[in-house]
Amino acid sequence: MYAIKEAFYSLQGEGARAGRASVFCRFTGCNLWSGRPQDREKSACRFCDTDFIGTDGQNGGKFVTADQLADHLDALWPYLAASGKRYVVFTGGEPLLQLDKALIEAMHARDFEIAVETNGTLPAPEGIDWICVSPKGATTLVQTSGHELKLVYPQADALPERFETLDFQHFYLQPMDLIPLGQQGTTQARALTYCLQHPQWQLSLQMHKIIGID
Ligand SMILES: C[S@@+](CC[C@H](N)C(=O)[O-])C[C@H]1O[C@@H](n2cnc3c(N)ncnc32)[C@H](O)[C@@H]1O
Ligand SMILES: Nc1nc2[nH]cc(C(=O)O)c2c(=O)[nH]1
Ligand code: SF4
Ligand SMILES: [Mg+2]
Repeated sequence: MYAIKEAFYSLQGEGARAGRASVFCRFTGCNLWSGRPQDREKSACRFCDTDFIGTDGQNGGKFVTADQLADHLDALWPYLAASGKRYVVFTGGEPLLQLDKALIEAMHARDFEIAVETNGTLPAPEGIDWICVSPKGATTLVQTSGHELKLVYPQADALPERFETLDFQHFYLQPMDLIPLGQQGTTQARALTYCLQHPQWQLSLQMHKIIGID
């Protein structure tokens, strides 16, 4: 059984694949925060910008088998978008609590390339085509390799230096949004400064928020 908060077709807004047409599948639930506001300050991850509770979002629901969920996601790829490789981004919540071999095979069978957005505290199953790890605070990183490492910045307990020698092709800093409200300008300026001084790191702005899409 898979629990899905929402699923939608949009452009990837973050990181190395920003701008790419993608079906997003947002799994319900996370291992670093309950999703309830009253639990935020005592959680391992305290700055989440996402509602991942329940299955009540657009195209959300519970799916008994991998094939049922894969058919549901397949139907979100527009019929007319014939050219280019189809692409699904599994996110959440924490997708590695639910993404398994059966679902990976079901999406590959439907000719999708598969990406995941993970906090890196759980091992990724075999077969994912693009792994984006986004480390959180003092948590222990289990998934120490992948395609991009995208660090929300700044985090006092997760400095970029801790991650710069890990086995990734791309290193991104993404300015922290929302917390505390109204200080996004500050986090953008700090991330920009860090990237200018440490060219291994590139800036990732959340493009979907700037242009107002999902
Ligand atoms: C909502 S998370 C879901 C996937 C997974 N749980 C994770 O944390 O990577 C998706 C992406 O948004 C980033 N993110 C979450 N809250 C953010 C915030 N307030 N500002 C900027 N990026 C944020 C995460 O670091 C992650 O890269
Ligand atoms: N457009 C768009 N791009 C995204 N990249 C990562 C997202 C996420 O929430 O994981 C996300 C999202 O929610 N929307
Ligand atoms: S790990 Fe990801 S989904 Fe979980 S609370 Fe943090 S940002 Fe949100
Ligand atoms: Mg998001």
